[in-house]
Amino acid sequence: MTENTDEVVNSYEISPDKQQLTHKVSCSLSGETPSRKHTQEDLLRRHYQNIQHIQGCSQASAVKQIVIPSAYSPSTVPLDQLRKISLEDLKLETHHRGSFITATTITPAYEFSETITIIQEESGNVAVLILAFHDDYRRSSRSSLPQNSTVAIKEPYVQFSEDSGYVIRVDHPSDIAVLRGDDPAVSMIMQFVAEKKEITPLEWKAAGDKAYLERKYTSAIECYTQAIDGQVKDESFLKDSLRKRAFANLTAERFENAKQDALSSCSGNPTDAKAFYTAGRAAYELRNYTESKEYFAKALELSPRDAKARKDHNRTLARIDEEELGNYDFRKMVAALSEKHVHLDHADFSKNVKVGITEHKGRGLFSTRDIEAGKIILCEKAFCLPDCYAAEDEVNDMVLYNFNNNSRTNKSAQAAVYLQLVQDLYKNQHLNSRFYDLDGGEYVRSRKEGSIVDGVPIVDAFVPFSPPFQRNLTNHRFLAEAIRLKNCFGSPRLSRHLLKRNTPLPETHLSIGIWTKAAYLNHSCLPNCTRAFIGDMMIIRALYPIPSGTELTQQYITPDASCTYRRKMFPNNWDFECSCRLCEGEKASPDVMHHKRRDLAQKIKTEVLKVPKSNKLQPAAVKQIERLTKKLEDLHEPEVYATLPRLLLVHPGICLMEAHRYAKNYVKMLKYALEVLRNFGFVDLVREEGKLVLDWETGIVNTESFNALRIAAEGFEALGDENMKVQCETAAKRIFVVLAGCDVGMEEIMRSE
Ligand SMILES: C[S@@+](CC[C@H](N)C(=O)[O-])C[C@H]1O[C@@H](n2cnc3c(N)ncnc32)[C@H](O)[C@@H]1O
Repeated sequence: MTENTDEVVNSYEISPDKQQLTHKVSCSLSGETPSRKHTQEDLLRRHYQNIQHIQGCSQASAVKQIVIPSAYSPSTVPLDQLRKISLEDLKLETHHRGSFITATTITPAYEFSETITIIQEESGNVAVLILAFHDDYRRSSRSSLPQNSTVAIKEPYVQFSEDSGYVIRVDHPSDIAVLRGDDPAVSMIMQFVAEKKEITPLEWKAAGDKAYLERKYTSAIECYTQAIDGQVKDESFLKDSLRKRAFANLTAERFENAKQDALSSCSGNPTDAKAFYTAGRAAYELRNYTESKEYFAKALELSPRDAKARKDHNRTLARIDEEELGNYDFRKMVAALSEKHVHLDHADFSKNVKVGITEHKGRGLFSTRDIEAGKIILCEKAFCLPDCYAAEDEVNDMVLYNFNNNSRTNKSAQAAVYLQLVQDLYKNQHLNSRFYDLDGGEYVRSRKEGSIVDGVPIVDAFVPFSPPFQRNLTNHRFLAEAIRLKNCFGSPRLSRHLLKRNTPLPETHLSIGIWTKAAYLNHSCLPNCTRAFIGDMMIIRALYPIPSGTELTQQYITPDASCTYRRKMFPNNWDFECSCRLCEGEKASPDVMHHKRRDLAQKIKTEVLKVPKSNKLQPAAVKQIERLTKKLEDLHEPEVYATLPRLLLVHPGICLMEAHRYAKNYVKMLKYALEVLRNFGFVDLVREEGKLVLDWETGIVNTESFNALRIAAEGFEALGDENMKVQCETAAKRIFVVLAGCDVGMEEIMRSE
């Protein structure tokens, strides 16, 4: 926090540099008893001062600093197997394995970069507690840790703090159990415990109803559970409580439990319609559409006039159609997408792919049938995609620091996707295996990730490295982060927007997400399929005919990246060296030539950048760029590049194509449009008069090759060659569908300037 309100320093918003320094001090004091000279009054005064400070900060100046500290493993031991210890037993920089502490929160929580509160145990001792996992970064008004909550912290981790002597830090959501102080169930238990009274099942059920009305769904579930467990004889009471718990589970998004409860509440009479409806809704949310259809059908059998069940039944049939046949109503899908609504309600179509083992790239995705050019290979809903679209250079409200590899990212979307992942994995147990199966690089796993202890899934796990990896210890991140880094995709709201020649800036903004099926696709610089986005749906289509059993590949980075850049990026970001036809082919050119070309390309870029964006290139500048471009072309050895893309020539070509278009010099405009296509690898384009030959297996398909084809069509038209114009347009439309994901809006973009 940079802002200083009334000269008060917010001691909870420490800069990452200082945090790292404090961490060093903490490590040097490892195992020592912390200083306890800070009184309860001190801690409370500072806490309330910090709360006041953050409330006084303007939104615009507030930047959340999310820190991923040195990795450590979460507790995997059930609470009842841990020994209770006191705050007085805690030692610095120690993970108190085998133990737990319990205490009450005595202040409202400070909530910004981290959630911070003061806890007090029975003996009266107090301490600062930090929840660093961000209970719910999308949270609205509800505090994640209200005052008077009872907390149990498993195997607590203690760090040195200059401010308070020590702090207890919880990084894994599964390491803390919270009985919320604002919960009717908790208050009731506390009251009954105080009065030493027995709580009857009826009272539990009534408390459940109250909690439900107050939207305390977790609490309602707990109360109904107590009612159900305490009442075995009265069948109708039991069924009614189960039905209510089913609905509370559905509202709390615990879909598996909701389904089980709903089905268990059925008693074989017409009132079961509601239970089947709840089961249908839960199965729908779990994306088990065939099952969901059966439940809705049963609900309709019992209550044929139920309009809601009818509507949901029909909706489920549409999902089954998508899942089985890949039949998507893309027009509806695009229409449903608005600024605020990127999460669409659609099924995955994945029948054309399966995960298999490749020779050198670990696992990969393979086609299960012959796929025609342009057809859908995979259509997948995001596993996790924060609605957090921003420009590359936009000032963001979240910064993510990773102390394990000393990295820092200013992109809100990256921080948001990490935070959301941790939350989603915790809340949606049925999704865990899908995520944890993904490639996390060298991260050594405990194989306990996602398993359930104390009723909650263990999020993340970090195991000390075996000797061969020990030297790389500092290079490792928490598992969720390790998987995120290797498997995330940048995505626009709507890929079609990127195909406009002068796309308005907001439409180019990207968010970052995870698609767990597409994540098995390996990279090739000359891939056989490409992805597009409509909201959170990723649509992968074949670039050319793909026989059954073929490994499917896609581009990980921008398709026009130079050889020198690619050689750096792949090992750095994904730990591999690419061996595609282009990368292997370019090895035949010596490094010195690659560097010469790179430097000259940079020089051309500098020349281009000299001209302000709004101004057209003057003839002298065009001549100079043409001269340099020719020189760059000559630096490409024909024996190496005869059939390969020459990516460094692409951008000078685009620049010259645009300059001649502006000057209405159609001959030269066409020349450079065809050059752009050639340099993307579509070699030998016009082999015979009147015939455009595009070799889709050698050429790179992207927005620039799409635009080059459109401009080539324009050029042929201006020169009176209608036949070639039509062929270029047809090819551009073929590219449009794979790059936009569908043909919706194609004519408009084809006609646009
Ligand atoms: C998103 S994952 C792809 C699936 C992964 N192969 C797996 O087994 O789960 C990315 C990782 O796959 C491997 N990979 C992807 N493309 C590759 C390529 N062209 N050559 C070698 N390894 C590749 C790298 O290890 C990379 O970090």
